[in-house]
Amino acid sequence: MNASEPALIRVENLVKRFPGVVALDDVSLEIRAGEVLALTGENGSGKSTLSKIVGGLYQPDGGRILVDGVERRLANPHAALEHGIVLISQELTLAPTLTVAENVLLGRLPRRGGAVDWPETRRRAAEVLAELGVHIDVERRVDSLSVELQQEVEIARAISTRARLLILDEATSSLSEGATLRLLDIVAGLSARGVAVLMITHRMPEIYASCSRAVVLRDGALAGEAPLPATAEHELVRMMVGRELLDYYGSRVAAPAGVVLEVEGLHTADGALQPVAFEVRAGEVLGVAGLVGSGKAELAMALGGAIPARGDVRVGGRPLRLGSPRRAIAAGIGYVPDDRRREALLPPRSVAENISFAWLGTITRFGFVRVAAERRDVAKVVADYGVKTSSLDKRITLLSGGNQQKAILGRTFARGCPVYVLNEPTRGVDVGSKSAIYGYIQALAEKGAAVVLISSELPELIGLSDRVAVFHHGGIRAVVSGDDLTEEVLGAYAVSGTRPGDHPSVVISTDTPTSADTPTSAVAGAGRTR
Ligand SMILES: Nc1ncnc2c1ncn2[C@@H]1O[C@H](COP(=O)(O)OP(=O)(O)OP(=O)(O)O)[C@@H](O)[C@H]1O
Repeated sequence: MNASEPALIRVENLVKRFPGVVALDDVSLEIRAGEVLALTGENGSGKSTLSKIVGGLYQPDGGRILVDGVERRLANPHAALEHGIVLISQELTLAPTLTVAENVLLGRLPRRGGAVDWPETRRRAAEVLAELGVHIDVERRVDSLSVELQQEVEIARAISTRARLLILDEATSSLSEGATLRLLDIVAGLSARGVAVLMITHRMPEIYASCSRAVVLRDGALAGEAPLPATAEHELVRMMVGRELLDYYGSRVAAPAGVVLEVEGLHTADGALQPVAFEVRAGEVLGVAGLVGSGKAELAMALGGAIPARGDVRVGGRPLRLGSPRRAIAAGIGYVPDDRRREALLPPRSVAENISFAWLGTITRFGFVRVAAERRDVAKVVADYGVKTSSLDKRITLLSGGNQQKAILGRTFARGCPVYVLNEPTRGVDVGSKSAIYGYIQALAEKGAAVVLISSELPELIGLSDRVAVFHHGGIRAVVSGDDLTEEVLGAYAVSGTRPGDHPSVVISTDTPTSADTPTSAVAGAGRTR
């Protein structure tokens, strides 16, 4: 496009204040037609706030927005849509009880003779989905679809409005690997058709795969702008974090001691998790890899007591009665779920209450919570784990997503448990905080905890784990350690359940489950120095 033409969207000197915090402080940037722009920066740096202003959800306290060079007031999402701006945030906005077709064309259903033209509705919806390469029955109710398909329906709806700017706020953070690749393909296709995409993400590979430029925010202000892929990753990271990130995964002298967590025949009745067996020693990190639907999420939930499960689990030699989060906590399992909004937060409560409720019982004395001690301990978690909040009394849902995650991790880590089960602990967390969290995990193991780390990020598993159990179709297919801990080996097992080549030190489970009664053995491999 002609560089002298006005940008599709230009924001000038945007300011947004919330009580106790300046979320945006004089931010200006522009987005051109067909451009895929990354908006990145630390947790709480103002990315979602900026996207909500451009999407018409928030009004700025200062500054202005120009569309095609003309100043516009985007009073609400509808006004933004009229200018071709669509925001897809992490909270999906579909009507769950309506069909896919109705959702795609919501508010714009084609009519004939006064009545809705259903055949035309279905035809048009199917056409838009096909454009995106998505093949689903348009007559299905949306609440019967996976989160991934729901998100694709939401994008189809955006496309069908002929969006000119699509804003994706951490859209890939809860998607499977396949769905992420599909979404990035969709983004490339949209860009080729002249649609601009603003991608908010913490994931470097996605930034480099899809974007031609990155804009970095820090503490609500513009920290820099970088052409891509020309800018090296470490430079971009320095722009985000304000310093060089060395020793990204941290280190620990591996000295695994006695077995702390024993698991045998653990499974769920629906077969999503088939009987698995493994042990984790004090001071050891057992990584768990696998695709979405491989059973790794069910393993985490079963150990955390979040779903009913059967089998033998022992913590420090004592049997754990499964199926209750309370009993899991009492047994000494520090569980961090991946779906923080649903499973880990008390949404209407404050940061302080959300942090301290995990400790009730440890700081309750003579039947009441010791308020001063609680405040002191909460403040320490907030400081130690870098939770950015203007007040301990702020409602937790008003914190940025990554800071909610840090609060949950901090409250769990501070409990000093013998066993930790961490499911996607760095999801939605910025690169600097990720590195800090890796340090905390190493420290937990060094202090003698047995850690089960479930993650979809292979580099993270490789960087932290002594061994990695790879799940496929509900069971453990291999336990990988030593020099075989590579993305290639882990990826091959995760995708096909089979070994990629001749890897002698890869231990393949000998008793792959054939029925619900056959445990998959995964007890193998020694720890190592990392
Ligand atoms: N509705 C709100 N009320 C009060 N404070 C808010 C509100 N929305 C955002 N904030 C605050 O504004 C700041 C910026 O938050 P924002 O969600 O924009 O960050 P972010 O860069 O998107 O972070 P993350 O990467 O964690 O998603 C944070 O300090 C946050 O607590």
